[in-house]
Amino acid sequence: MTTDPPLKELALHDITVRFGGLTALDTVSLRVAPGRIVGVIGPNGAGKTTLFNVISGFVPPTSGSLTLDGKPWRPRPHHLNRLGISRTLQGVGQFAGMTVLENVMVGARHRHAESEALAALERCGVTRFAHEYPGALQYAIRKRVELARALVAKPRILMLDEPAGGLDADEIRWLGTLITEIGTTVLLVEHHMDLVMSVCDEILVLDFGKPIALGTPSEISANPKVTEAYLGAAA
Ligand SMILES: Nc1ncnc2c1ncn2[C@@H]1O[C@H](COP(=O)(O)OP(=O)(O)OP(=O)(O)O)[C@@H](O)[C@H]1O
Repeated sequence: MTTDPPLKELALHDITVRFGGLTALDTVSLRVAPGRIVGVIGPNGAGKTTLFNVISGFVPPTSGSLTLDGKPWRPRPHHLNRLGISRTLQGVGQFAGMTVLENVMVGARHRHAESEALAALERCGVTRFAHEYPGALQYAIRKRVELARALVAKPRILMLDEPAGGLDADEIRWLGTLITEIGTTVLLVEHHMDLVMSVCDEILVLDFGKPIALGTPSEISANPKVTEAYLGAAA
């Protein structure tokens, strides 16, 4: 059992990330309140993954700061699980030599977490694959296993990096239901607009690293700056 205190707030304050001459994030601020589903969208190269990498501790900000529950916070990848933060990766990054169940147990916060792993597999509707190896499974099943791996630790914050990528309409519908029913704080980077618009409470839009809009799905879809950013990218 995890006994995390409930999340109060995750906040980014004026985060800038530069890679040499390229500004991947440009003074981005965001407050994530408990239980909210917050989407991060933007055209290719807008900085969405970099934002996730900052929160995960893989990329240190060039300037700006983060706070977790009101306290200054310097994220480190190997501390995330302990703090109740889980992240799925784009695509599926499972260990080929381990069964599905063993892969999900890797995400747990303590040893002997088989019953929790089975519960996470059940939640994701893939219990019947528990003793198979990921390489033998369809992509959509492996995506569900990746979700189970992130859920097994009962995270306070679940970071989903393009969870709908490569999935068909039925799978995306299932995913949308899971995200809204899971009852935890979710950060969602996603290109699939229908999913983003249907599940998110609020959405941050990035364009060339700059935050160009933050609002509810209806505010975002009515914002001309957002349309312009996407049309500009498509042109
Ligand atoms: N480690 C790095 N070194 C140099 N440049 C990087 C690095 N990581 C990202 N970038 C650059 O930073 C910018 C933002 O990249 P990022 O991957 O965060 O965008 P994204 O919005 O996630 O894009 P996509 O939707 O294509 O995944 C891009 O121009 C990218 O090439």
